[in-house]
Amino acid sequence: MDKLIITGGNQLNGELRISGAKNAALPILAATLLSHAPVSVGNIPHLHDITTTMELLGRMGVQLLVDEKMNIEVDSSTITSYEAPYELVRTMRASILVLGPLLARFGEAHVSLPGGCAIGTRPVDIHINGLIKMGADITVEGGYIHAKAKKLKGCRLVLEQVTVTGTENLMMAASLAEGITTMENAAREPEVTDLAHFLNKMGAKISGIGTDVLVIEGVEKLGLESIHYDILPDRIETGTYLVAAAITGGKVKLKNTRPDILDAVLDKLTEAGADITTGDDWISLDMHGNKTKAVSVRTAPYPAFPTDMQAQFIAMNTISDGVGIITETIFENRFMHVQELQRMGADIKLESNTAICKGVKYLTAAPVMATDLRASASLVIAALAAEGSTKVDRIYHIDRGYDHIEEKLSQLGAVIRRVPN
Ligand SMILES: CC(=O)N[C@H]1[C@@H](OP(=O)(O)OP(=O)(O)OC[C@H]2O[C@@H](n3ccc(=O)[nH]c3=O)[C@H](O)[C@@H]2O)O[C@H](CO)[C@@H](O)[C@@H]1O
Ligand SMILES: C=C(OP(=O)(O)O)C(=O)O
Repeated sequence: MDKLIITGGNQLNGELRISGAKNAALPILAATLLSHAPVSVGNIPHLHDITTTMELLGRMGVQLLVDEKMNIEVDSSTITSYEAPYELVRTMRASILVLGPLLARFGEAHVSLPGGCAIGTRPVDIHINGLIKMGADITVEGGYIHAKAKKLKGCRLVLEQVTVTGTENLMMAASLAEGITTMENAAREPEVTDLAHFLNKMGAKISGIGTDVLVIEGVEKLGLESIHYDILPDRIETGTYLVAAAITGGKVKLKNTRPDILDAVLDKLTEAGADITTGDDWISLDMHGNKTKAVSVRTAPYPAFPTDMQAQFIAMNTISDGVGIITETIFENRFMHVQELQRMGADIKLESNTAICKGVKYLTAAPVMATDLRASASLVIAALAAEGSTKVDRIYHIDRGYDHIEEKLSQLGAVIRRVPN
């Protein structure tokens, strides 16, 4: 298992290009299953989750062609299997995203239940109940969801809870259903919006995009002509590098990103003392060498503060001036980074879904263990500001969601290297 060794103390300065969004690329690659003609997808990030998705589609018999710029051409006309096996689903929950497209286009899907994982139980009942309401016949047996439907039927869906992949699965299924589906309490995350634009480009009829009421008029077929679609930039990768620069008192310019989908994060960084300027596709942050001020945040569905940035802000608060209170409202077990940060000298008290972080003067290096994707990012951020060399173990989590992290951080002046085993 690879490890990262990070020697803290260097200010991060310079420019960086942000990659395509993992959480948009995964549903869009799943949605290519709906297309009759081959589809080309660009701005795909180099991530382990992308490799897993390609393996998943490949095992179904789908043909994939990747060029040197990471454009992926997907041809689903050669499909031979409608199964997402356990050994792939267990490494990437987003595999559940093939359920809606397989069922809607081929009338059949066998998808392993993702099961509980590090950050919470993460059930998929809303996905299943929505498909049942659209007429699917679903049984859960032997750890698999077995779904069948001759033709899904449009209906009114009121989602019990805001769910990102749930909205995406049901939106993909409804695109090929007979009649109109109205989805209320839908997720409004920019990645959901990106998927909706992609589906419409393939011929779907989705309106209400970007709101919490989606109206989807089912069509007979999707993707009768080949299209190309570029994935939107990764707002969480963007936010992570901004926090990394802020904790070191540095100055960075992030290019190929989207400030308009990062309002909640940019507001909190400004409150922390960062000088933020933006253009259409860039964001710059300048701390003028100053220490950050602790900030309080409460995670909630978009457009509020994202749960996927919670761990990074806790890391920043550990050596900020003052006390920051972080409340996690989406996942019940997303504070596992706290214990590791405490090993580096952080003063954090956990009270149910709240972390009270009191800034300390300095953090000290320690061997730490990554427990999930964003927890890993928070340990890297803390290590950049800590005294000494921190060893971050189990970084396969980070490789799921951060494109060339050590190269990108090195480019900004960080002292970081990957060591095998
Ligand atoms: C691949 C992807 O896009 N992952 C993102 C997606 O995950 P994901 O789509 O899995 O997260 P959800 O939005 O579904 O989860 C939100 C909440 O709803 C609950 N829930 C969800 C579905 C369901 O059927 N029943 C149920 O109870 C979950 O347990 C959780 O408490 O959104 C999360 C919340 O923004 C992000 O942290 C993840 O990075
Ligand atoms: C939790 C995340 O991803 P996933 O839903 O793929 O586990 C994340 O991106 O922070």
